[in-house]
Amino acid sequence: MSLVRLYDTTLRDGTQAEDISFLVEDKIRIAHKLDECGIHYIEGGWPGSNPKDVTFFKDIKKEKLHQAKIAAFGSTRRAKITPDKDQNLRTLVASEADAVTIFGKSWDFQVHEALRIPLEENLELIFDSIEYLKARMPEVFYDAEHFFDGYKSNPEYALKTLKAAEQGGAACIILCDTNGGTMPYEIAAIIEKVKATVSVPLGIHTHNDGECAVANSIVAVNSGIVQVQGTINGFGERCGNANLCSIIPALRLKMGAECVSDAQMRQLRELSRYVYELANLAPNKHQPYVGNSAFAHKGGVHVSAIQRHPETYEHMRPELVGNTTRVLVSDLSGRANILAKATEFNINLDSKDPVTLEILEDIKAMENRGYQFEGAEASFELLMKRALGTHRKFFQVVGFRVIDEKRHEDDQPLSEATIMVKVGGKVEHTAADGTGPVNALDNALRKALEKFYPKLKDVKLHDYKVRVLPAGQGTASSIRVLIESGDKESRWGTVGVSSNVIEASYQALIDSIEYKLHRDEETAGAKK
Ligand SMILES: CC(=O)SCCNC(=O)CCNC(=O)[C@H](O)C(C)(C)COP(=O)(O)OP(=O)(O)OC[C@H]1O[C@@H](n2cnc3c(N)ncnc32)[C@H](O)[C@@H]1OP(=O)(O)O
Ligand SMILES: CC(=O)C(=O)O
Repeated sequence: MSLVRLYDTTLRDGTQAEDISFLVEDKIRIAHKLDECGIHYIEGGWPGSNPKDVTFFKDIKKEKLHQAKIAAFGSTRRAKITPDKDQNLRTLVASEADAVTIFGKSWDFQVHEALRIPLEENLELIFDSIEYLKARMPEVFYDAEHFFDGYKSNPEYALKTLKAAEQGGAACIILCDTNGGTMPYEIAAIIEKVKATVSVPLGIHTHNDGECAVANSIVAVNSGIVQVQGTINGFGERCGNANLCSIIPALRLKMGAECVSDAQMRQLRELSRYVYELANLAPNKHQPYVGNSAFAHKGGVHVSAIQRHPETYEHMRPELVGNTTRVLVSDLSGRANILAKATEFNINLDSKDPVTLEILEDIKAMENRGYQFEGAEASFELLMKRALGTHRKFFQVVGFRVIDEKRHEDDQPLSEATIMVKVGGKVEHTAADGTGPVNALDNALRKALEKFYPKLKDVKLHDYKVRVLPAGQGTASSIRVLIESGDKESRWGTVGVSSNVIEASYQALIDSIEYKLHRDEETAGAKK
């Protein structure tokens, strides 16, 4: 299969998604990343829409990109004026972008309802807007908005709009599933009709309202389309656009199409996370190909099989997109999960060792009481060490007290914790306050221990999650606390469960500190 051009619209259609907005500086950074990853066209925005997008096109000219071309987006001219009087078209030319993409109406219903002009007049404005831009810009693309719906409503008219774009001089006509409701089985048949009418290269732009955006893009490529438009992580208006993080590996690995290099494809996961970060959104862990869970195996049967051969439960090698295989531990685990984790933690364990079964039974019993080890691998590693007798007790908590006090109706409550710890033969008694009782306890615990273990100063609490678990028959409900901690090197998760939120938090905090002390000791030992 020949070269498929990738056209990214994260910076334009991606920002039409609820909750997504990028500063000009963010757009420039993302453009560089897209360029490094081999994207051929980067649609930077609609300069006729707002000053920020005008600035983007001005600023990006000063940047050095390796290969990507920058495209500016806009609409066909307004009715009743000539192209040279149309402010939107003039702004597109002024953007001095490498390419320009304008959208126009393909659907008779849209011409009647949205533009409220005669059908013939719409054909004229498609034709002369493209003709005007073609004389002034290096490359002009035409987005045939609502093309598939338009074709289903009035095929003759929809095809006439494409003819007008071809006659105007469009370098590529992009068939858009603007409302995202077209089904994959409709795409191929309609593209065949289009190919019989126009000879301009074709592209595809799909939305995900029917959850078919990626599938529709793939079918379109299979039908001979040469440009695929989409966004990183599928960001976009309503339910989003076609997700390039899924389309790129599908093109390369499943369809044998040329688009980005192997090295560029290995950066895909990083690109996905970079864009989430700048959008200030948490990555979708279940995202195909690039998500944390995309190659995470939980069921014991799966884990046992992938260790014998990864292809038993993986459709491709995760490294090809910069991802990795992960093994999760839960009450759905078998011995294979425990052995895989032991290898990951550099712990020697044999499948026939009775401790393996003991650990497995412990996990199942603990998960039944509300523990969850998927987000708390550090607690699981400590559990393994305890079972194997390699766990070292760095300190002993003699006792603690937490007080929450509200001195006046209008005052914020005050939290204070006192704690007594024993390290070796020495006893340390400390107090600390905090923004809440758990924060006060964390502060007091670390204050007491930092004297003996100064590296605990580097530990930060990154996330704290509390979940009330439903009560079982005749039992009170329990509370599960999951904590994410980190230092300069890494992050780790720990868990605690109790009917008392402070006790559950305490367990997770103790595991977090013990994990850090164990890890530092092992690292120091390895360096000797
Ligand atoms: C399918 C897509 O995603 S298309 C991209 C959609 N993205 C955006 O709309 C984001 C950027 N948009 C904007 O900043 C503003 O909408 C602007 C600046 C473009 C226009 O703002 P306004 O002039 O206030 O118009 P408004 O937003 O109400 O849009 C309706 C106008 O667009 C016109 N219009 C819509 N589609 C087209 C088209 N393909 N060609 C020409 N004009 C069009 C309508 O006829 C209407 O004009 P009228 O009010 O003169 O009848
Ligand atoms: C052009 C475009 O964004 C669409 O039709 O969805």
